[in-house]
Amino acid sequence: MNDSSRPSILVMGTGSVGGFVGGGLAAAGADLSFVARPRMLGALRQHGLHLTDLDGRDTRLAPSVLQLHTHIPEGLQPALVLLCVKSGATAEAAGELARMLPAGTPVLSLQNGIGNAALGARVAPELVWLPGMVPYNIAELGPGRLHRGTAGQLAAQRHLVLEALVPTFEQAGLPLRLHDDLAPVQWAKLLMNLNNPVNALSGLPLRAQLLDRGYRRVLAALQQEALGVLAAAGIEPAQLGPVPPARMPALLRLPTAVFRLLAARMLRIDDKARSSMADDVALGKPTEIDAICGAVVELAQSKGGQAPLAAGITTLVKGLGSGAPVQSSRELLRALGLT
Ligand SMILES: NC(=O)C1=CN([C@@H]2O[C@H](COP(=O)(O)OP(=O)(O)OC[C@H]3O[C@@H](n4cnc5c(N)ncnc54)[C@H](OP(=O)(O)O)[C@@H]3O)[C@@H](O)[C@H]2O)C=CC1
Ligand SMILES: CC(C)(CO)C(=O)C(=O)O
Repeated sequence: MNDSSRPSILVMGTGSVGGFVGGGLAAAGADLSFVARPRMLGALRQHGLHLTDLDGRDTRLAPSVLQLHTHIPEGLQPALVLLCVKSGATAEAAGELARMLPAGTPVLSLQNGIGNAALGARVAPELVWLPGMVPYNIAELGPGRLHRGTAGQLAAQRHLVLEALVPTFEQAGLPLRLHDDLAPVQWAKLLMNLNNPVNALSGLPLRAQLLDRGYRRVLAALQQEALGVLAAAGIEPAQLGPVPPARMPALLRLPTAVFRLLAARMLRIDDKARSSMADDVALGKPTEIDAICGAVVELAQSKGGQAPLAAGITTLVKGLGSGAPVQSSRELLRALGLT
């Protein structure tokens, strides 16, 4: 850290998460450097950042106050890196971080999936890799215009550097909770992310998709399967919201009128919000299906079992790239053998 009153933080991969979390920290006075690809760089250079959320945040950062880079600047010594690329870009980003940053620099992975920090550590063992978890949805509503559309609290593996930065995150309106072992939290988030492929296949915004009982039945079945796999592996997922993970499938299967009443907090989602996987499909980018459903299949296989639903929906999502049509909930239930 160059100046303890102004912690220096590098965002590696400035998209929805990097822009929102990094922008919030910059607005709270931290010294942020953003490494971004041309599409986002162009948007930020022209429009700066405009961050809003469902609790009334309205933060604007002019282009002139943003330190924007195409690559990690020579000689940078950040106190912390926020790794915010999609899972498929982790290895390449880790290589770039290792080439440019001093050994021992902490890197907090704010990515979905279970294995990104471990993958980073394999590629760049000289850096300190910390898993993190972003519970909420961040949508890009326009150039430089990012909106948090759901609630929750950031989480990360405990580390001295993060302990020192907790007040900065708090001041930025991005409360950060540290855990001695993040794995149960990551698995709980992965159970939520099993909705990403359902949402991508539905072609609907998250709220509308969750209000369709058929899609909820698909999600319930995927979660039930994953809970069985976790139990076989001796992993107990953390409880992230008011409902324990083991009770979630039953809640999802309820008729919509009852679900609406009992899951009001879960349904507090901006009307336009979609999953990050739906965004990838819309932009023709590779999805994180292997990092999400693949992690369930892999864990099942490591225990001598199988996860046919996670494997089946993986195949369907991979088909989306080649122009396969969006599926109604009835079609999806049938395609996965759930009717
Ligand atoms: N969006 C959301 O609501 C949430 C996302 N997450 C997770 O957070 C992570 C990031 O997601 P999100 O912000 O949506 O992703 P985005 O695609 O919006 O942002 C990632 C950005 O990183 C860029 N990038 C990739 N490699 C590099 C590199 N080597 N150097 C610089 N930039 C690079 C990408 O460019 P390009 O596209 O050109 O490769 C892209 O602009 C994912 O793991 C996601 O699952 C977690 C919770 C919520
Ligand atoms: C917040 C959530 C669960 C749903 O949007 C997500 O992680 C994603 O979109 O990848």
